[in-house]
Amino acid sequence: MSTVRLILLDIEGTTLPISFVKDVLFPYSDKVMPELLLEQADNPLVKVALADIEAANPGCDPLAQLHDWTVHDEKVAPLKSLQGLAWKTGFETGALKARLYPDVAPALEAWHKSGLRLAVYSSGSASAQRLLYGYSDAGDLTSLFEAFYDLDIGGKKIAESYREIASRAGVAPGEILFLSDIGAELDAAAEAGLRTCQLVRPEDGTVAHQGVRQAADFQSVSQQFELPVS
Ligand SMILES: CSCCC(=O)C(=O)COP(=O)(O)O
Ligand SMILES: [Mg+2]
Repeated sequence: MSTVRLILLDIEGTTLPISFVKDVLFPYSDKVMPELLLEQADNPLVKVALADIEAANPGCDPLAQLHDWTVHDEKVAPLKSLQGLAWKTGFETGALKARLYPDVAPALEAWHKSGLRLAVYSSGSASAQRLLYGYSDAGDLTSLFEAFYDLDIGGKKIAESYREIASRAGVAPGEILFLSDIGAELDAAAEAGLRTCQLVRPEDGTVAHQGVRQAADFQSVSQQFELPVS
């Protein structure tokens, strides 16, 4: 079996609890969204997102559409882009701080120190990913990661997205270990030739997916894949 050279990490349900996203991040962005759309109407990111919302649902009320997508946790680019903008002020002012699972930062530091390459692949926008790891309860961890991939690369349940990440990283798919809580994402990554492990976090009540390795935390990931431990 090939050596793992790069570890690709999902966020929600993998490095931080789903409850932090649902109970802290989503209510925060929902609350500040009306003001954001007014104050940043000239921001090109806002203009593109509003055009995408109109294209997805012509004639809709953008705020109502964004709220509906949030309630249903839809992983759609205009919502993810605007949420990233909304959370920026929250993280920068200290109103928000990412609550990582306690096993995450020690493992990331040990893996990075040993020369393993680390990258993020999340539905959250790349700028939101940087905020989250920049303002975490374990400090600023952004320098541990070489890349932050989001939905711009393609959907997380599509094998081609993982082929593209492998190609951009210049690593053979079989040398990448993808960690996620979602079975369909792990299946797509495996189809592209990546090695995979499902994080089955008790706090998140993750349902174990058939035919894939499972770990309750990053220490277990290290043991199963013979990676350095913290
Ligand atoms: C910076 S990610 C914040 C959480 C989020 O919005 C999200 O959609 C997470 O999705 P993931 O692909 O990491 O499960
Ligand atoms: Mg996830």
